[in-house]
Amino acid sequence: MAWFTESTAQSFSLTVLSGLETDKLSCPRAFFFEVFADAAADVDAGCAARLTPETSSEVESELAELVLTSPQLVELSGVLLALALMLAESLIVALHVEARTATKKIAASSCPQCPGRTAEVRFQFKRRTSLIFALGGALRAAPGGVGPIFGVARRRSRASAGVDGAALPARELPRKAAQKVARKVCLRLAGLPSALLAAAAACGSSGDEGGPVEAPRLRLHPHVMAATYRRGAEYHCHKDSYHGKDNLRMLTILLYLNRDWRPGDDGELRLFAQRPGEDAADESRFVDVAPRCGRLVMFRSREVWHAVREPREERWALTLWVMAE
Ligand SMILES: O=C(O)CCC(=O)C(=O)O
Ligand SMILES: [Fe+2]
Repeated sequence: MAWFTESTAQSFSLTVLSGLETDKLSCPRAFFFEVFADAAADVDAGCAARLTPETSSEVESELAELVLTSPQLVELSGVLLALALMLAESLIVALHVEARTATKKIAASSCPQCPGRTAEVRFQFKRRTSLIFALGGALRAAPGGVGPIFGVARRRSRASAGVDGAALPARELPRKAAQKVARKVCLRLAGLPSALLAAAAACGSSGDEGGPVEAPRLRLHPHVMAATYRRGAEYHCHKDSYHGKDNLRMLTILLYLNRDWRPGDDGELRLFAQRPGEDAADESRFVDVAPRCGRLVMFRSREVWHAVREPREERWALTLWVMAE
């Protein structure tokens, strides 16, 4: 957890690249957000929004400080920024550390701060397999959602790339550790639904920022997925949703947690160009996004072909999907 504390700033800039442009590829549907101050160095800012999160608790008040400067950001900012703010707090990393130190354990506990809500953590590490665990429930934008629910699935190994993860059986986690995590999670996420509504309202009234928020019927996927890939694991070229027919994912939001990532560690997210006039990737044209700690990437789930390159070291990412009809 120490490393995260270091990179948490009271005030940090959120850098937004309005589209991803390289000599290889122009991908106007993908955006980078550098959530942590120390991760912003190599990003060429297209435009920037300044965030000054208070140490005070309320996600709402943090969002009130936000200045939005990009129409693209406005379109989807409520969900995204709430997520970024949450992730800039220690809870997710606490979870991360918890997961790393636990072995074949699972936790189920109720959160004392959120009566009636239950958190459940399922966890298992396996060599050459990656882990997904998820938190959700409180992330549901609908009021009265249930508490966080954690689930786990086996991640694709190279051999089985392309096969969806299968759920693993539940086990027991140490109760104390789980309670600690659950409390933090519940506290931070409890304010999210109203924060999203406030952000959406603020976006809609901001006048010259691109008009009303698009896709007003956005829904948050009830889980944030945390996935780790290790050597031997990769994810082949795919889209997260095919025309919204297989699932309702509309926007993919990724946040990477790999503080020590260096060029050569591989494990990049690879975003492909699309073949003109075809619903297919041009695998010879791509741009690689390093999974650096604090880097938040978002793209349209139904439009962007992408893959995960095999990493040399353990690689962690969080994913939130925004759904739409
Ligand atoms: O972790 C990443 O960079 C992307 C993962 C991904 O594409 C997926 O889970 O669908
Ligand atoms: Fe994906």
